[in-house]
Amino acid sequence: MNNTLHYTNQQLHMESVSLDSIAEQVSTPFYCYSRAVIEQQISACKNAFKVLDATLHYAVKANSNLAVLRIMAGAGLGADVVSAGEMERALMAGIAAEKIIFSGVGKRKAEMLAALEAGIAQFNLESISELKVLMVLCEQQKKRAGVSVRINPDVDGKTHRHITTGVKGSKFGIPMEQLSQALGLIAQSDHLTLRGLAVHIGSQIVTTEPYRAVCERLRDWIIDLRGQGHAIQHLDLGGGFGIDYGDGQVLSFENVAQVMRQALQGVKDLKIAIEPGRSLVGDAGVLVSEVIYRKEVEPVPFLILDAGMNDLMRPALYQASHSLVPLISMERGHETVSVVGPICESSDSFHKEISLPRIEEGERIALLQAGAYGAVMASGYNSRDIIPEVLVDSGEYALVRRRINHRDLLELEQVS
Ligand SMILES: Cc1ncc(COP(=O)(O)O)c(C=O)c1O
Ligand SMILES: N[C@@H](CCCC[NH3+])C(=O)O
Repeated sequence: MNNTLHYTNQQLHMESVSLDSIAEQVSTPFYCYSRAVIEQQISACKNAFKVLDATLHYAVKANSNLAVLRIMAGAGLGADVVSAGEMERALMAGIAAEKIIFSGVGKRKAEMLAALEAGIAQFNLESISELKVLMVLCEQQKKRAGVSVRINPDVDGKTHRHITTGVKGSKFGIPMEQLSQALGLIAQSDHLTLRGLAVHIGSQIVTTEPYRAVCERLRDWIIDLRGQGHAIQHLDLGGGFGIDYGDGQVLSFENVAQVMRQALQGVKDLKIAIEPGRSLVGDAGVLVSEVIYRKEVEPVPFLILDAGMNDLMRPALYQASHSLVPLISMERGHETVSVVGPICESSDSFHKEISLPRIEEGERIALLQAGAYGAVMASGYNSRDIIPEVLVDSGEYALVRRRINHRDLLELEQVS
């Protein structure tokens, strides 16, 4: 459990706020985040990466709630965005354009134009085609853009196959064979300023080895490229630092920063950037849900929640496991149950045959580690509401996104 979660009078609290009392107000299911945990993670990350003198660019995709982005802005972080929508949110939250990096394999012209207009720091280019489009847009707009080439380093992040991004054959980054063509085009352009290289090898990486491997390769490539006259001044190492989903596997900021520093030793005058997402917000969030039914069947009963895969997609998509705790803690006997959602999909399952204290119908539970890739990936599948988000801050809670009622969505379909 994150360190602001605790039982007081047998009720689960985030700081001094009982999650049951929030549930009475906003009704389940809902996401609840702790500002204190986000701030702790930010400072742990900042401290660890001092050894690299790195700048931090929060990966907005992990949790793009404006309240969360404002915390990032307040702590002085920049942002890594993958759409004009994320950029707009980051700017609205007060993150300066000069601290924004635009990543992604499919940036549209209109999005690049918006980013040029805003004056962001850097485009991480992911294909030769995209590079050429940006070049033309800059010429037309008479603007200069800072660019880094995101390369595909062919390093396996050793994570779930759906979230590994740095291996050969992955759609991300420019393959090494095309790097000199990309750098040549940038060098010829009067509108693109080369900043350096970028990588991001995947997400929920729990060992330092892939980072060592990628940094060692980068060290050699940078020395080589500089020798050829390319002014590589920036290196963006991406994010991907894994958190503990209850199995004890986690990557510490210190360990990964030290490994990167060692592997990059000897490369002078290099400005390092990192793009952490999950590691800053994952542990700060819980998803609170009610057990609607107990279905007493063999071999084990089902607990049917009012939260489903449309609210938290990670278990269905990546067979991910989120720790589950009851909101009321009493001395109760344990039983083996399966915990599922109400959606008409067999993959709408949170836990298969786990041992839990007996939980009755109408009682509530919390799924932990839900601050990253939770609310942002929610949908209205099965014509359900998109659930609210709440932020606990200094012993108070505030609704930071209201429920999007399925009728709100229905209204959007009344177009002639
Ligand atoms: C380019 C880029 N940077 C940063 C991140 C953040 O990753 P994580 O949330 O695993 O730290 C991602 C997502 O995997 C990404 O695609
Ligand atoms: N959505 C994924 C992470 C993807 C990271 C983005 N490249 C997850 O929940 O684990």
